[in-house]
Amino acid sequence: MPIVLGANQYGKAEVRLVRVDRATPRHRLTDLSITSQLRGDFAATHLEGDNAGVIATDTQKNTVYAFARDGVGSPEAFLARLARHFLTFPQVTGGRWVAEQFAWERIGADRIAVAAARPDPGREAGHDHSFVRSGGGRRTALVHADTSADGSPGLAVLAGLRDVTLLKSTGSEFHGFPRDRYTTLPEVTDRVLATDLTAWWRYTDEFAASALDAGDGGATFDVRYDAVRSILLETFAGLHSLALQQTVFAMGKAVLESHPEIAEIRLSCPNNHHFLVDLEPFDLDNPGEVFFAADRPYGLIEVAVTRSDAEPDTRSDDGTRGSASPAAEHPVWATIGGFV
Ligand SMILES: O=c1[nH]c(=O)c2[nH]c(=O)[nH]c2[nH]1
Repeated sequence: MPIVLGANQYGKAEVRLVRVDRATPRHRLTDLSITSQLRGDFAATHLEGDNAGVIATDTQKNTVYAFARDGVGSPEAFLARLARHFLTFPQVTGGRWVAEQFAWERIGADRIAVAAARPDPGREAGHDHSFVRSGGGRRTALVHADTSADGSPGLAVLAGLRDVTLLKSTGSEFHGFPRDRYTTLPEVTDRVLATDLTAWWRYTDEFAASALDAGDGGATFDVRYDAVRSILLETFAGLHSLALQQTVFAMGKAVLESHPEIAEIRLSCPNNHHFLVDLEPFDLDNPGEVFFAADRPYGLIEVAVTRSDAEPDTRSDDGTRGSASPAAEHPVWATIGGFV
């Protein structure tokens, strides 16, 4: 049986780019980790070691730094610039460009008392050129291109966040699940609910195209990111949870309800179990105050939320996908690696 080359992509992973905007003495920092991967006519290098068409991964890395000289803008817009550039090579028919952004805060920005007493109250809080890296997870962006079918350079633009650690100390229950001989979990009407939220949402093609053409460095993506992050967190906080599944779906639904420019969203949430410690051996009660925070194993709840008027999913006919939604799976999801 002949052996053939299957799907392939290549590029430079996790290019660390820090850009300091020195336009004013109040510097601005952009800190990104960027991955560039190309797809296309690269059979010759895989089959024969003929590198005539190979855009070296080192060149891809250098392109990231060279483009950053003109400014970065939003991660979505920067990735789209890279995508459009690499798509001008005839051997490149598509690719995948991913960014993770590390957030930095100005040192002293949280000193409210000092800010109030400052002689110049119009001045923004925090140091002009000294920063502390923020916790609270990372912003992510992804641009996907595939021109192989029709030659069209349409870009799918996704945004997201990862590892945003959330916890609510009450307002969460879990009961009513079936019991069999292996079930030991007690039913609870008050528990700690904690997770590390990862989410990806895909903008509609129309919105992505107009936002990328706006000429503002993709500022509208920044506005959307802040709004979606707030909605996700506020829904987690506000919903009295009967299951993490319910919470995760509600978070995605709230985003789609308030953002028509978002076509779909996927969320992945570990259930970071907090077990009540039995203090009875020490003659102590424990009314929901002392917990053991386990790191593994953890529940893992993953949900795609789509609009019911989306295209029908031809691949769900065999009934194997277990999905309640008839929505089509956009090809970009296959490139994400994992559920999100
Ligand atoms: O919110 C939850 N969903 C589950 O499916 C589950 N299973 C479990 O053991 N604990 C929980 N919690």
